[in-house]
Amino acid sequence: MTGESTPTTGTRSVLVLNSGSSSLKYQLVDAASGEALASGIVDRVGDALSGVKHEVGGVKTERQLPIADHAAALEVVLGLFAELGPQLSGAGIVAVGHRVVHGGTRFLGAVVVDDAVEADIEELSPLAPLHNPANLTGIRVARRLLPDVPHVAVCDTAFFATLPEAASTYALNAEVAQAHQVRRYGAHGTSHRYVSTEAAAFLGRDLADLHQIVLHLGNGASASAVRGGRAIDTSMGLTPLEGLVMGTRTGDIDPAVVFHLHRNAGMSVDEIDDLFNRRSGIKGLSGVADMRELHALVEAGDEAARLALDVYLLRLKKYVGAYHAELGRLDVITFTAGIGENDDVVRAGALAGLEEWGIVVDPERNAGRVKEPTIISPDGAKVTVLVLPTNEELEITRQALEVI
Ligand SMILES: Nc1ncnc2c1ncn2[C@@H]1O[C@H](COP(=O)(O)OP(=O)(O)O)[C@@H](O)[C@H]1O
Ligand SMILES: CC(=O)OP(=O)(O)O
Ligand SMILES: [Mg+2]
Repeated sequence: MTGESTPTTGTRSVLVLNSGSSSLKYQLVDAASGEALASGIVDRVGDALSGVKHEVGGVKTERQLPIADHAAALEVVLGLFAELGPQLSGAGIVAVGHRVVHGGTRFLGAVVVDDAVEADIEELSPLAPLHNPANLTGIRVARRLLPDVPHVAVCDTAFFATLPEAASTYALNAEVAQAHQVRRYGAHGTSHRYVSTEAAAFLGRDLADLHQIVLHLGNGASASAVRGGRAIDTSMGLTPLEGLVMGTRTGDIDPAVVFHLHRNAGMSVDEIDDLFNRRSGIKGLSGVADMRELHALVEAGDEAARLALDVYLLRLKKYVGAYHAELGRLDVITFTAGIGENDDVVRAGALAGLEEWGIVVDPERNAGRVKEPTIISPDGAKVTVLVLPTNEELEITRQALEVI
């Protein structure tokens, strides 16, 4: 891959890199149509064996190999692109879009990356320890390999920059909070923005009138309440640790657990940070972080795995209830991301028992994996329950094209 930027075919495209905590996703997006010219994913990054899937022009490549971290994942991806050399240089890359999880109070919209922006993203790394370092690796490697095109950072936090103050403020001593910028920033905002907008379009409803809950359930997971296209609450906080139960993260937990483990179990703050972010959640309860593996254990009768799934579903239901209350009226609940799109057991389990509220999942409509927007509630239900595949890469493309 070279710093090629001159279109040879008239195509204009944006290369988007999306580093999640457990995966690296990428798309080469046609700027005019929004279609993916090439796309792929390296998942289970850091596990004994990672999966690599790459698709270009309908031709799919799949491999399994050990990939230690996001830098190694990016090398594999760029290697795949190199194999496609002529297509890539002919694709006329006009920008590289990068997902960045934490933009703090600095990045409220898409921004063209320069050294100062890189430094700011690095400085924000303690607020997204599983993500910003991987995002930065992607930016650094890609800027080196594609030096002649603008690189644009699009932050997860941006969609939540306009949260009402009551939702973004912790009941923490105000002086301390202000001095250290301790507030709720949210994350996955690029996905919540895309999904809530597309849900309205898919249903043929006016976004301005809709009261929505979006459940982004990937390895990281978050919920948001969106009224009239604006987020009014979200489950992630200062960092992507708060809220729902995740692959390896606790989500909500009494902060006094930190004091207890420090004072009475002799754990250092760094050890507790690692424990909460990397060794808890589904993994900490069951031994496996991946939802597919959790289901396999549950089916084999593993009690710890059953409990992990029950804790996961109960937390989800609590947020649905809380956001229903905040919104007053609820029109749409949308499931998205790896688990939300693929896991009918989680979708049905999270909303079970809410029939009195007009929230019903139709077992037939819900069955299986979903590749395109699908209504899974029965006709005429008070609340429309949707599954809608997220496309952070397309949203990043749109925003990148606006600023270059
Ligand atoms: N067919 C499936 N059934 C259930 N869960 C799935 C399926 N495919 C993927 N997942 C789950 O999706 C999660 C990863 O979601 P993803 O959105 O790719 O995560 P991230 O972007 O946070 O890395 C994993 O827990 C994985 O097990
Ligand atoms: C913010 C976050 O948790 O992202 P991901 O789900 O991609 O890990
Ligand atoms: Mg993700």
